[in-house]
Amino acid sequence: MKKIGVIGTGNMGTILIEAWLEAKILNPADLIITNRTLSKALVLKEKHPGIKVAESAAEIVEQADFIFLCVKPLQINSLLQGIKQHIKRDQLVISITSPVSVSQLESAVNAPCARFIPSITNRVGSGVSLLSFSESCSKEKVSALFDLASAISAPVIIENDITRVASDIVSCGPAFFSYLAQAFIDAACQTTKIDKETATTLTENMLVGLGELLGKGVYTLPTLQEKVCVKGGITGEGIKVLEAETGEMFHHLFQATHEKFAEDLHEVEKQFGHPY
Ligand SMILES: NC(=O)C1=CN([C@@H]2O[C@H](COP(=O)(O)OP(=O)(O)OC[C@H]3O[C@@H](n4cnc5c(N)ncnc54)[C@H](OP(=O)(O)O)[C@@H]3O)[C@@H](O)[C@H]2O)C=CC1
Ligand SMILES: O=C(O)[C@@H]1CCC=N1
Repeated sequence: MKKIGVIGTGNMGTILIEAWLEAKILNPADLIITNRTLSKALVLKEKHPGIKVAESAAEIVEQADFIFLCVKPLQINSLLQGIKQHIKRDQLVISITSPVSVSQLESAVNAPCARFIPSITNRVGSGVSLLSFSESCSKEKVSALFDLASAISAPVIIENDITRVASDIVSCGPAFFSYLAQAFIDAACQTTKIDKETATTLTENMLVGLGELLGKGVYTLPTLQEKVCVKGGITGEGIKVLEAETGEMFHHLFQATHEKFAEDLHEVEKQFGHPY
């Protein structure tokens, strides 16, 4: 197995590491990790003693075949400036964040680059990951990264121009739909006699069941709706309310994420001096 380096063991770096270990695609000894606040990386080593903790990002670059940059968009350029002179062409640099493109990464380092946008759902080996590769990635590197992604997700290769909407669906989606589920629970408690704990248990289990029906391909979203909406029944009355009241809510959501993305792209482009 290739040596996998992870720089940044915050939220997402930790999720990826633990998902790969649980999927058994990696052993702890395959991993070398670091974090600006080193204690966060040491917590992972305590749980998985075989993991090697490096004291610096440069040490990761010395020892890893794949270098995952699991930091925020505006932290990537300064991180790369500190390590780029040590990166060799036989390594692969992978960023996990949407506002930095593979071509921007490649403009900063003299090595093949890829992007692997994960989703919190990958923590349980589920959901999608969004992959992009620079042209200089060999077939062997593409296939090795694909294997890592497949072990914890259903990988999909995307073109740069749909990055935002694809990440909105795959990576932000779990937060959006959790928000809606919470609003559903709160309204149930405010308008009926159900208590919060019961409403939460019922809703969470309903969502797990819904996911399994879709996951097993028993129904599609439209066939599922059709099966539940008995003609002249109660669900149809609820759907009418949704039709009347969701309106352009999701249009506005996608507009808002794309506006924020444009701001991030502007800042990232200033740092890299290279277009997205
Ligand atoms: N959350 C999600 O569901 C998803 C997130 N992403 C992307 O993942 C990226 C990371 O997000 P997230 O994990 O939530 O963020 P976090 O802030 O939790 O993690 C970033 C980590 O990087 C560390 N770090 C920053 N700079 C350096 C450096 N120079 N050297 C070493 N470590 C460094 C930080 O250390 P310190 O502890 O010192 O702050 C921190 O632990 C974001 O760009 C996000 O867009 C992508 C898909 C989904
Ligand atoms: O880089 C991104 O777009 C992801 C989606 C969720 C958080 N960050």
